[in-house]
Amino acid sequence: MNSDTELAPAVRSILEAARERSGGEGVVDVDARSLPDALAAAEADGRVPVIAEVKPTSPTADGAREDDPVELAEAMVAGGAAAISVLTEPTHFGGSPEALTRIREAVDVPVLRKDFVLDEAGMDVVEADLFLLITRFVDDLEALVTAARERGFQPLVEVHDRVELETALEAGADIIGVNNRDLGRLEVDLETFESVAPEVPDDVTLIAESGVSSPADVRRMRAAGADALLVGSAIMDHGAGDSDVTENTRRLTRAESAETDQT
Ligand SMILES: O=P(O)(O)OC[C@@H](O)[C@@H](O)c1c[nH]c2ccccc12
Repeated sequence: MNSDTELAPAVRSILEAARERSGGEGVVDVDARSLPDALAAAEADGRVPVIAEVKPTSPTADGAREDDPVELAEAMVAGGAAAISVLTEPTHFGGSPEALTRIREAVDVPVLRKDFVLDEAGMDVVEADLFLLITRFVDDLEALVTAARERGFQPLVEVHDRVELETALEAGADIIGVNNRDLGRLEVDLETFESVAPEVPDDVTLIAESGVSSPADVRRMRAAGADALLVGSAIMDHGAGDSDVTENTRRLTRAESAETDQT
C-alpha cells in the first residue's frame, strides 16, 4: 500500500477507522445477481446503465440526508438505475451493513457494498452482489479478488491511474472502476477516466466513478468508453434535503435519449 501521508486527512481517518472495525463471524456465501447482465438489461431498455449510490453523507458532501435508505434505493430503481451502491462505512458516510441488507431484500437489481475492505475478514460482514476493493489501499489485490470470488461476490476493483490499472488487470479484475476523485486532495477531474479508459481491455466491465453530475457528463464518460456510471452526490443532492431522487436518477439514465433536455 502507498504511504498514508499522501492522503487527504479525511481519508486517513477513514482508513484508521476501517482498520479498527472487526470483520464478520464465519465466511459469507453469496448467490450474486450479475452486474454485467443488469447493465445489459438497462442498455437493451434504452437506459444509460447507472449505478445509483445511497450515500447519506460524505467528507465532500455539503449536508446529510436522513431519509430511509430503502425508500431512497426504491426511488433510484424507479428512476431507471441498473444497480444500487450502498455505503456501509459508518463513521464518515453515515452507512451501515444493516441498511444494505434491507435494501437488497427490497430491490431486485444488484447491490454493491461500498466500504473500505482491507482484508478477507472485512468481506464477511454482509452479503452483497459486489463489493469495492480499492487498489491503492490493499497489499495483495490478487489474493483478495480470489477470496471475494470464492465467496460468490463480484469484486469491483477501483483504480485511479494507469499504474493501478495494471495492478488490477494482473490481479484478474474483470469489473474495474476508475475513480475521478483523487484520494489525496479529494478533487474531481473527469479527465482521469478519459486518460485511463483507453488502456482497459474490451472484455472488462468499465465503470466511471465520481463527479458525474449532469447528462452532459454522462455522455462525456460514455463517449470515453464507460459501460456504466457510478453516481452518488448528484442523485442524493445532499444540500437540497427533499430533492426528488427518482427525477435525479431519471435525468441521468435518459441522458442518451433524444427527448432529454441536453444540458
Ligand atoms: O458522489 P459522487 O461524486 O457521484 O461519487 C460516487 C462514488 O464514486 C464515490 O462515492 C466513491 C468512489 N469510490 C469510493 C470509495 C469509497 C467511498 C466512496 C467512493
